Amino acid sequence: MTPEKFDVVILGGGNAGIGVTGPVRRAGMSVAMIEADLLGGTCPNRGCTPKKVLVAAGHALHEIERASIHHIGVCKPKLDWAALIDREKNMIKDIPANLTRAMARRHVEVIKGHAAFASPNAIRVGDRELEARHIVIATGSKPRPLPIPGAELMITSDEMLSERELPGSVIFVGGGVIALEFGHIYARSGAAVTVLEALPQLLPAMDAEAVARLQAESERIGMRARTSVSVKRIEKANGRLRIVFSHDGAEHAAEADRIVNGAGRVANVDTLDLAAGQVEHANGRVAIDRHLRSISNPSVSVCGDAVPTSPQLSPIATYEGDIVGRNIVEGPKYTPDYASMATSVYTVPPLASVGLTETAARQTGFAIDVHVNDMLDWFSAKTYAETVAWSKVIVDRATDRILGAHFVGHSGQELVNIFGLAMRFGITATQIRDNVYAYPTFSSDIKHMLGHG
Ligand SMILES: Cc1cc2nc3c(=O)[nH]c(=O)nc-3n(C[C@H](O)[C@H](O)[C@H](O)COP(=O)(O)OP(=O)(O)OC[C@H]3O[C@@H](n4cnc5c(N)ncnc54)[C@H](O)[C@@H]3O)c2cc1C
Ligand SMILES: NC(=O)c1ccc[n+]([C@@H]2O[C@H](COP(=O)([O-])OP(=O)(O)OC[C@H]3O[C@@H](n4cnc5c(N)ncnc54)[C@H](O)[C@@H]3O)[C@@H](O)[C@H]2O)c1
Repeated sequence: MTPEKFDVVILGGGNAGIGVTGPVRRAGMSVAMIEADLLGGTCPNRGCTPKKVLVAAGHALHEIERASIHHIGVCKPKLDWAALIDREKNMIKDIPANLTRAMARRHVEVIKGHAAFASPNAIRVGDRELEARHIVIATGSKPRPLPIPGAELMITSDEMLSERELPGSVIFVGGGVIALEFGHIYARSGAAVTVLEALPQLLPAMDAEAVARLQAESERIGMRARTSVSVKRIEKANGRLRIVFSHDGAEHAAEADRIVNGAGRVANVDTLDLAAGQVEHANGRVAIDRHLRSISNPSVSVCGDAVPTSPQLSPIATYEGDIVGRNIVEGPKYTPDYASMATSVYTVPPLASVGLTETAARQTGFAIDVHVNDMLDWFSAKTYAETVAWSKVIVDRATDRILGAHFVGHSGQELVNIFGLAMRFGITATQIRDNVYAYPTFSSDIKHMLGHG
């Protein structure tokens, strides 16, 4: 077999892989992208975008729940789950074809198939071998395999986004982002939802006080959460599923129609034959330097969810892809900086966050001012009859810089971007407070969030 030659071969056509193509194509390099499944990867096909369609329905149910406060009489809402799933699928159906056209316009050769290393500078896909000066691993992540009996009985977010029947009851193993987001959708749609988390806190990476607010709201809509559990096994039980776990020193069992693996996602690199590529790795984690290059084979770079050390978020995948692309063109100059990356957990209402939690800020030894506000009595929250409206802004006393901002409700998923912008470009807390905001908006409350009466 005569190898075909490219400047860059990218494994995976998700946010990260597509992010690489911009800089390298602008530099005139020849590029092949190998994709085993749908172009676009997880975010548009099995993640953010379809999930948000379901979240939007949850939001509508939340508004209907409070209609009477606005003196609007409504009947009990009736959700047609199958039609909602059809709406979600319809929204995303054209994305892979649109991206195929976009890649063709960019002169990226997209090859369908499963890629694996043939040698340190060559990739095998089907009966083709591609030789490249630069190889990029952008193969994303997959649900963490759980070493418990009956783990194969669990479903994942893929099935939750596809099954046209609303389950009567759902148990999530893991109390992270997927469990909270889908748990809210299911609970608001009428399913009984239980979340079993191994650590003492749901959403362990998030600010503890923010999580407590969200947990209270989750319980208000009927969700049950248990933390510090150890799941032992899952088994079939009379057409349903039973999960056995220990909690508070005792063994418990619970039954549900569906049990979901919400225990995190791991880099999807185990079928790449990394050894053939001389790419050093351990426990599914590729060893990389600060420029996202393999330590043992610097002609190989990694970006997106396949990076074992950075948050698994779609904008971060695109950002890392762009950094890898620019490093390929200009040499190893760029390193990622995640400090001001905003994120939201799309519960209804959402938990939004950027920067350090209060605990992390205190651990770093900064002298900090922490502005915490329960805003339920504020005019904007009362106008919209919010059920939770809470903020925490952490400011470095020495520099007046924002170190972190956390919100539950109150359009936090939008406000968090203002704080991310401030952190990234060095806008101080005083400057954000002194800005003139359109009124009445949730943003105009920022002044008061920062202690300006
Ligand atoms: C249910 C869910 C909801 C999410 N919601 C959000 C959200 O709201 N906001 C947010 O920021 N993030 C969200 N995420 C995370 C986000 O989707 C990911 O961080 C992002 O898609 C990662 O992009 P990527 O390019 O690294 O990987 P992917 O998008 O997974 O792309 C990797 C691609 O590589 C392909 N591939 C894998 N192995 C091979 C191989 N050997 N050969 C060829 N191709 C291969 C795969 O088919 C895939 O298309 C969500 C994730 C999930 C699962
Ligand atoms: N809105 C968003 O941005 C969004 C939405 C969905 C998913 N995602 C991304 O997808 C990734 C995967 O989501 P996720 O919710 O699966 O992961 P996660 O990392 O958010 O949460 C996993 C949780 O499972 C717990 N856990 C692990 N093993 C367990 C076990 N054996 N028993 C009980 N609990 C266990 C962990 O302690 C953790 O709290 C996340 O990293 C996230 O970045 C992002």
